[in-house]
Amino acid sequence: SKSDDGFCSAPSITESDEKTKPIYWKVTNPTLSPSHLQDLPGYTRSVYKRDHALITPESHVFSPLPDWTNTLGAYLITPAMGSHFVMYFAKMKEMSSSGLPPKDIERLVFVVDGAVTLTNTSSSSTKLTVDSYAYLPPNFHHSLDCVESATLVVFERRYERLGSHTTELIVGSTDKKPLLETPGEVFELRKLLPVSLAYDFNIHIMDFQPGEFLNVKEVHYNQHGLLLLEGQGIYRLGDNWYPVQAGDVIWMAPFVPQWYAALGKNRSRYLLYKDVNRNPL
Ligand SMILES: NC(=O)N[C@H](N)C(=O)O
Ligand SMILES: [Mn+2]
Repeated sequence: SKSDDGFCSAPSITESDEKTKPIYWKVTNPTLSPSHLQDLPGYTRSVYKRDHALITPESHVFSPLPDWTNTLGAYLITPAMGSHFVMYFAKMKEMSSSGLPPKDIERLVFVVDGAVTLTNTSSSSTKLTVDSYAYLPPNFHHSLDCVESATLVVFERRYERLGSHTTELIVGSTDKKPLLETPGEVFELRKLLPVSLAYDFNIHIMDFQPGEFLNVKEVHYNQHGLLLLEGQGIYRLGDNWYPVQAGDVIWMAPFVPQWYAALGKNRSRYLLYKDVNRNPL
C-alpha cells in the first residue's frame, strides 16, 4: 500500500515487551546487543575521549574477575581513564562467590539482575535482589554468593578518611529510599548512602519522565560513573550529543559539561556515582 513505501516509514514499535518484563531488564537485554549487530560489522556507539566516555553494551568485554569464583567481570571505568574509582559489571554464574577488595578500598554493589546473598561475620546473611544494594566499608570482611545467576554493578575506591568519622555496612533498596528535594530541577532524586561526612561518595538514582531534562547545564569538580537503568534520551558531554539507552555506561571526568534530556515513551532512570564531602585540595 501507499503508506508502506513512504520514504519516512519506520517499523512500528511494540510496547507490550516493555510492560511485561521485570524492571531493569534492558540492562542485560539491550536493543543493540551484539546479536542484533551481526549485520553491521564494526559499528558501535562507544566513544572514549579525554574527559568522558560512553561505553555501550556491544563493547563490554568480560573476563574472569581475579579473586572471584565463577564470575565474569567487565571493567567499564578505571583509573587508566583518570578516575579515582572503578566501576564494573560482575556477572556471577551458578554457585559463584565474590572476592574481597584490596586493603582500604570501599565497595558498593547494586543488583541489576538475579539475586545474591551477602554474608559477613557480624550479622546473619541478607538476600539482595534486583534494585537492592550494599555498601561495604573498607577492610570489611564479607562474601557475596550466588546460587543461580546475577549481574551486579560494582563501584570501588580508596576510602578517604576524614577526622575520626567511620562508615558502616548499609543494605537497602531503591524503592525504600525517600524522594529528596531538588530545588530548580524536575527529576526525582534518591540517594543510596547517607549524606553524612563519613561517606566520600554517594550513589544517586535519578528519574526523568519523557521530555524532562536537567535545568542546570552542569560543570563541576566531581567525577561521575553512570549506568542508564531504564529509558532513553540524549546525553550531552562537552560538545557531543549522544543518543543513549538502558544498559549504556558513561564516564564523566571532573568539569566535563553535562546535560541529559529524557525521550521516548518510558521513564528514564539512571544510577550515578558522585564523589562528595571531601576538599578537592
Ligand atoms: N550528570 C548528572 O546527572 N549530575 C547530577 N545531577 C549531579 O551532579 O548531582
Ligand atoms: Mn553532575
